[in-house]
Amino acid sequence: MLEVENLDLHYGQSRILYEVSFQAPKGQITTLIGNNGVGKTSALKAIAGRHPASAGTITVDGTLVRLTTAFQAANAGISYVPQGREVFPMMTVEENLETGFACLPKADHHIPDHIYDLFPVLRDMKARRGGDLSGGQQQQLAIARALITRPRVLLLDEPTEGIQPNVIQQIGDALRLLRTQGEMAIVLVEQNADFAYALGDSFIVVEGGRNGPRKLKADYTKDMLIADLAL
Ligand SMILES: Nc1ncnc2c1ncn2[C@@H]1O[C@H](COP(=O)(O)OP(=O)(O)OP(=O)(O)O)[C@@H](O)[C@H]1O
Repeated sequence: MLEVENLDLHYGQSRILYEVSFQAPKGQITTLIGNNGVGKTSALKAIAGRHPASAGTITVDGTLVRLTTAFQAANAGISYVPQGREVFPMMTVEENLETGFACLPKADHHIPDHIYDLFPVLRDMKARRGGDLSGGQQQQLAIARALITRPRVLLLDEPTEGIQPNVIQQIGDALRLLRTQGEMAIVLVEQNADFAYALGDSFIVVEGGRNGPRKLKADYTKDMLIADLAL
């Protein structure tokens, strides 16, 4: 379970987040939605240790985590799949995956089969440079790389952006499988209404740097989601 409480964030003098609070239970996909620029990516960055929060607390499975670097977040069990993927273009697929080893004990410095089973195309393209993969393949690589550290919290920022429909389907299937396995809380930021609604178990609307209440799927229609995406 990820618990975020009263998160504030600034870029210089500009305040972006105002007491953002939400919970993301293990074995569920918690979806943050809202219009461009409302602060969804900033919230993920703070949770991922990519940008310091100005105030607030982040708790993973009951343990308060202090985050000022991405390495600390990874050690606290938080993995982040950034918008734009950030695959290392000159490194092979295998080398990209191996970058996740930094926070694992030496005995675990191997790529588990289940990672390649989740995204078989990566097994076939192990030796290919990251920069030579298609956008969809890069997105699968970015998710696979985030899973190498065996996270308890997986943060995904717009994983379907610019991706063709058949790969979106594969990414959706992979996330459903991870949800079923129940070992991590998944937080999804998504502008694709179909994908967000199909995958989300609960929805948190972010508006002007503030978040509203958590809405369960049973109380939330796709039309409501489409309206909230525009807020
Ligand atoms: N590094 C930065 N320095 C200054 N301002 C920033 C920085 N990154 C984002 N912002 C601003 O912070 C606000 C929130 O941006 P953020 O990317 O978190 O929103 P978002 O909801 O994820 O939007 P999008 O869907 O477009 O990614 C925006 O006004 C944006 O211009």
